[in-house]
Amino acid sequence: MLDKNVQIFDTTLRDGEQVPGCKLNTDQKLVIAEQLDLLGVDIIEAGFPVSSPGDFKSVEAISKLVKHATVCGLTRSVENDIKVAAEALKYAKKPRIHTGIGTSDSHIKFKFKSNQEDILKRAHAAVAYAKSFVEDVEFYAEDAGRTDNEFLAKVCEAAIKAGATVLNIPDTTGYCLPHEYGAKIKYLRENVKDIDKAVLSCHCHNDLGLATANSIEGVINGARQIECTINGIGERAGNTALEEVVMILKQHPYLNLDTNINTSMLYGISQLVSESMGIYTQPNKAIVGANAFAHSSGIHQDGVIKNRETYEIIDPKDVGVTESSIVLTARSGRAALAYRAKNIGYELTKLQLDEIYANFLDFADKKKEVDDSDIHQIIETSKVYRDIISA
Ligand SMILES: CC(=O)SCCNC(=O)CCNC(=O)[C@H](O)C(C)(C)COP(=O)(O)OP(=O)(O)OC[C@H]1O[C@@H](n2cnc3c(N)ncnc32)[C@H](O)[C@@H]1OP(=O)(O)O
Ligand SMILES: CC(C)C(=O)C(=O)O
Repeated sequence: MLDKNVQIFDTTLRDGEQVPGCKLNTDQKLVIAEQLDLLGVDIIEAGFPVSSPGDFKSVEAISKLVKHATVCGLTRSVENDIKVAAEALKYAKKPRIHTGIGTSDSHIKFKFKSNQEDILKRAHAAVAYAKSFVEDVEFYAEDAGRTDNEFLAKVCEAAIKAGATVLNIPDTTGYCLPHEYGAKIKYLRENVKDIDKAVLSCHCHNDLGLATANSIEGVINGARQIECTINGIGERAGNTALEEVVMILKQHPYLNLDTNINTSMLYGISQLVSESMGIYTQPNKAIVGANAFAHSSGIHQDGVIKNRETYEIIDPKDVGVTESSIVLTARSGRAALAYRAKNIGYELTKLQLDEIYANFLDFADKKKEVDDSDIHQIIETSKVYRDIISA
């Protein structure tokens, strides 16, 4: 029987930091790692220790700092990578080495100029070697999304035999459709010997905009770890967004899956990552974008003012956003104008509102967004202003 808890493996500091322009120094990484630990992520992938002296130092410093989460370092199936990762992780309370190799025909043929037999041997050897340093070893089958399921099952069996505790099934190129990715996880659960000895993990990329959908299909079909990043940053089009998968599981309790994430920290940590990396978050980004809880068209605004749930499936406070916003534009109606006017001290009668609304529309047709000072000006220059202030 599978547990209902889905482990959240955050790779903002590894896959996220690989992105052009996102490089962080050790101090910046420490600030983010501390917040991720408070957020409640189960695993922090802190870096790729062999890749540079700076990354080694960061992984080592994060290992010393983190109180609750497992700290993980990435390696290739190369002995020196694994030895260096073990060294960088030696101060971690809960260290994990994440090792693996490409398993698709394309990776085997073009990257490794090798064959399936050799890849099986290298996968087994890498896990066994990592196991000589730490108990917790995660194995990734890179490009599993495009790997034939029968061969993938053999690789997973070899990794389990060598002692892998987690099997990562990455859709490295973001190619899979959700039903295909879900079927892949189901196939592995049904066909890999001793599969209960390891946790299956989803690591989905967003090249076709399907990373979140694929990760959710993965856990519905038996995976119990999702690898993700804050704001969905990561190679090319990015990774699965942490805030999206966490909120999907929270908003759909009938799935009977949950996480340990303190969701009220999501907005703050999104801002922190965006500012530290200098990567702007698109305004329409789910959960954490500037417009995720902003309403600017009259029909929606009227509904939200009457009851927030008419147009919001998430209470903004649940993700750390103080409140929804009613943005005044030429598409707004009287309800929104009356609401915003009331917020700055004007109680308008129906007749007053009608006149001010006509002036407002003239104004709003010329300006994209009408702010509080504009409302003051519109009201103060209206014919009914005297009536409003004497009321
Ligand atoms: C899908 C992912 O996100 S994987 C992680 C990607 N992240 C990174 O690559 C960042 C860190 N990488 C690095 O710092 C460097 O690439 C290093 C240190 C790992 C290697 O640097 P170099 O030795 O100069 O090799 P280079 O990067 O040019 O090429 C990669 C080599 O690793 C091999 N390789 C790639 N993946 C693996 C693997 N999982 N296991 C074993 N070997 C691998 C390639 O075949 C290639 O070997 P070759 O030179 O014999 O053909
Ligand atoms: C190294 C692995 C986990 C990866 O990042 C990928 O396959 O996308």
